[in-house]
Amino acid sequence: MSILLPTNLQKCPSPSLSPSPSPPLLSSSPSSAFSFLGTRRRCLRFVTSSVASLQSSVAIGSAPAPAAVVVERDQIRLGLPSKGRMAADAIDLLKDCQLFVKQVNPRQYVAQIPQLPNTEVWFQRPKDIVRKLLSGDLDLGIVGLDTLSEYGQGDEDLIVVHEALNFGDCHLSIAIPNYGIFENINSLKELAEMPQWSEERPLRVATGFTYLGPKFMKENGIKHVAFSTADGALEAAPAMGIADAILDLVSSGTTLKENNLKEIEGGVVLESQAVLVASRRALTDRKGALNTVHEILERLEAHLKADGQFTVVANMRGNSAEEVAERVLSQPSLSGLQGPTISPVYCKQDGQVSIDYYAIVICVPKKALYESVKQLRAVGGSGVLVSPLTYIFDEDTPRWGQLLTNLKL
Ligand SMILES: Nc1ncnc2c1ncn2[C@@H]1O[C@H](COP(=O)(O)OP(=O)(O)OP(=O)(O)O)[C@@H](O)[C@H]1O
Ligand SMILES: O=P(O)(O)OC[C@H]1O[C@H](OP(=O)(O)OP(=O)(O)O)[C@H](O)[C@@H]1O
Ligand SMILES: [Mg+2]
Repeated sequence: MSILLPTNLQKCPSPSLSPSPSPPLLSSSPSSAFSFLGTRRRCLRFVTSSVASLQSSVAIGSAPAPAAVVVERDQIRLGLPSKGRMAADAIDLLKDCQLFVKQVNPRQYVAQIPQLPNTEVWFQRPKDIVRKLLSGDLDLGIVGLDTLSEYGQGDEDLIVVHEALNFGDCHLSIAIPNYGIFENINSLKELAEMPQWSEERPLRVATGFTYLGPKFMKENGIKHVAFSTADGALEAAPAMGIADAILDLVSSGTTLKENNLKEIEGGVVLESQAVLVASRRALTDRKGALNTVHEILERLEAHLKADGQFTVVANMRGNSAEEVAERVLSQPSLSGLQGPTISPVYCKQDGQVSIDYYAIVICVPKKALYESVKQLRAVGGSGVLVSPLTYIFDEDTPRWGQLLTNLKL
């Protein structure tokens, strides 16, 4: 069943927020991690009006939910997707950063990361991670930007700490049938200008994104539009006559193609991938939260920066390190991160130590590997060794600086 929402509805229907911290989910959970769940619970203060407005949006046809509270606790809480396509990738990413999530079994919703002793992991559905960040029940989370934007609704308490975790890539896009009255419609402008749409008979769009959808249409000046919502298989809606268009996530494009739908120019609402998000209140008010986010961020940046690079080592004949450096730097793809590292190779011949070769070490973007190898050979490089890079720890972590600025620290 779909719910028809008025065009101007800016909020999404969703289950009520939990007004207070949830009780322990498992009685067998390690006691050390749950000391906060005992009698030391204490309400600190009510949260901001944006949460209240989110609650008012969810309370369609029911009493408004009570305001959420922030509770004092010792552990920092990181929310990870409990299931679905983001779950395994989030854990794998942390593992690649040497942060090992210890989950006893897939139905256990709490876990620990031994490398971050003051932090516990809570597995939740992605949309609930966002809701719980807003309600103060989580401090950090990994979710898709689409979910964050839809359920976070631009709330200033939500800070994107790392915006490109390199998985969960997709985009939120409008799609229409590639047949019938839409056959020659290829842009949002053309779609909006079709004579078929009026106040009485608006363009009907099926979507799960009932906040971002109306917002996008409004921003693009599209007036005669009505949204309906469903939980999945939206691509069937046009053929079933339920909707004229859909607004849904696309990655490979296969589902659209298989259902005779097409994307249109100007119809992309959002480019999305997994992000690390934090609650501003948690970072400023909760002891240890900033340290935890710093450590996670350093590891993420070092890993993700290295992930796109190879280390390339080659030998090069030359009279001096400077002369070799000049040759290497004459090639556009060989400058490395800061410049090539060049070291003498000491050879022993007839009892004499001589330097005829220099070893050069550079980091090369994976995409540019072959081009770089060709350039190295062109300036006399031989014996080229290529190995993957695991981490690049820079002098500083750029996103950490940005975070501190954002927090006015
Ligand atoms: N092709 C895709 N379709 C949908 N989501 C994708 C796709 N590619 C990447 N994603 C990411 O995965 C997330 C969806 O994951 P998943 O389907 O497991 O969760 P969900 O649909 O939000 O949860 P649930 O099905 O429990 O309501 C999206 O929010 C998006 O960030
Ligand atoms: O571009 P593609 O690679 O084909 O992926 C897009 C499809 O994947 C998602 O559906 P999902 O598999 O989550 O099923 P659902 O729509 O029933 O939730 C999304 O809602 C699209 O339908
Ligand atoms: Mg899904």
